[in-house]
Amino acid sequence: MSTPLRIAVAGLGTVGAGTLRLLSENAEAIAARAGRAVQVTAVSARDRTRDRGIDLSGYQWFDDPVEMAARADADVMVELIGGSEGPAKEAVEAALSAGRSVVTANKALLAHHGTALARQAEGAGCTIGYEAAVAGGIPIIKGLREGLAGNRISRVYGILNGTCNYILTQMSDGGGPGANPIERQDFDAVLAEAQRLGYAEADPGFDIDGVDTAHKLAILTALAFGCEVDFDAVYVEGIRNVSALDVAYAEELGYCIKLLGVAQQVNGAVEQRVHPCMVRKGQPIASVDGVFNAVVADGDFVDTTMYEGRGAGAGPTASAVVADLIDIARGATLPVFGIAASGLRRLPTLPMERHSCAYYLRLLVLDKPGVIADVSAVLRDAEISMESMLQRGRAQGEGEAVPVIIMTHETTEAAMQGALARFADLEATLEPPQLIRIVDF
Ligand SMILES: NC(=O)C1=CN([C@@H]2O[C@H](COP(=O)(O)OP(=O)(O)OC[C@H]3O[C@@H](n4cnc5c(N)ncnc54)[C@H](O)[C@@H]3O)[C@@H](O)[C@H]2O)C=CC1
Ligand SMILES: N[C@@H](CC=O)C(=O)O
Ligand code: NA
Repeated sequence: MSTPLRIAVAGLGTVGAGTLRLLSENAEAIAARAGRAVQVTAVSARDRTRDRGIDLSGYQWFDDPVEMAARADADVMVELIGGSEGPAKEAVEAALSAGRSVVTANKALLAHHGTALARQAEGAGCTIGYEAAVAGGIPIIKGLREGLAGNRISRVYGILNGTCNYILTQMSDGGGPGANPIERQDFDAVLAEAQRLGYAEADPGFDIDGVDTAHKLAILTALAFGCEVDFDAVYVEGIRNVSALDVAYAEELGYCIKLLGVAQQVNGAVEQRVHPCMVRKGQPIASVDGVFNAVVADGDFVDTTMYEGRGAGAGPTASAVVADLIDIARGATLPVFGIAASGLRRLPTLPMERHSCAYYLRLLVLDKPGVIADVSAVLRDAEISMESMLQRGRAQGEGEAVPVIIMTHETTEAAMQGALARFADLEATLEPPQLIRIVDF
């Protein structure tokens, strides 16, 4: 067998420790597939003394991951620290400058600097493996870059954040047999559980505010459409305002709520958006629950394809990291985003105001005569047609608050934003309306 592939690992948290465990437990199978051993030679983390249940004594220790990236006795640097700036970015740049390929799980870094780093890597004859950065253990980077390489991709979308999908699932009846719907006040408890399970980002705001999904979507967009990574072009809304009431109404109406990232080409422009969606039950993506992710890609020859698996956690993410290492050990140096980085196009962005779809609206209004007529008038004036309206029961007394649920027919985002502003002006409207877009796929 040929000489081992020597790797230096920066970051020994959930993913780093998982990667070391996988490399050790499956060493024989990995070596057989890679054609040579994959051997850790150096490691770096913030705390040398922390008990991770792994013996680090055989590895060279570096306090500074940037120094390790530049000087370690290694062929590949594995970056599992996280963050779009600071030590993660500096370490990746240092490794590429030293002519070492990089494997990373860091979607924030690639969303912000993916194009520049791909250029640096390809200029140095290296590559960047980032299977772990998008949809955890699902081989979606490989799927798009290799499996669908012959197709023109028109749309890619999916559930890209395990933490949010876990929270939304727990908030619905789908939390498992006998599970109780979790009330709004328990949102923090569900999030804490996702953190304990190693799913959440260091700052979980990145998960629940949709930023992590947007990072992953920006990467998928570049790969699917052969364009530069443009995180700033992604429209982003998270799940912070989704309430148990919305989840319950969605169920009653035959939907479930999912945080989706959607990228599509529309007349030469690219639309990238992340927001909670009402997905009709029975759609394949509606039954993807818990920490699972799913990605759907539409190609002109292959038609629709869907990929599903665990999107977060030590094992699935380590699985993706190690797959990239095996590719590099085999000598594969594919262009980072599927075509040479110098050829990535800059495509125009389709602004969110131009998006059109049907909407779910939840208003909290005073229960008094004339309110429904006022609400209907706002929609009429905005030329939005209503598909249905739901008001359950009555408040305890006239003048008290009741939720009103409206499902609209398809309309534009611009018309809907105009209507929302008018609703806010109505005397009987007690809080800003909740809006969730209904998807038809
Ligand atoms: N946890 C998950 O399920 C997934 C995480 N990721 C990504 O993987 C990366 C790592 O995530 P986790 O393992 O969850 O994070 P973590 O917080 O568990 O681990 C981070 C590690 O980086 C080390 N670190 C931080 N600053 C450092 C510095 N200045 N020098 C050296 N080491 C430093 C910490 O000591 C720790 O060992 C992030 O980019 C994250 O977005 C990607 C997919 C799934
Ligand atoms: N925090 C992320 C981790 C994987 O990318 C998630 O919950 O999906
Ligand atoms: Na993946």
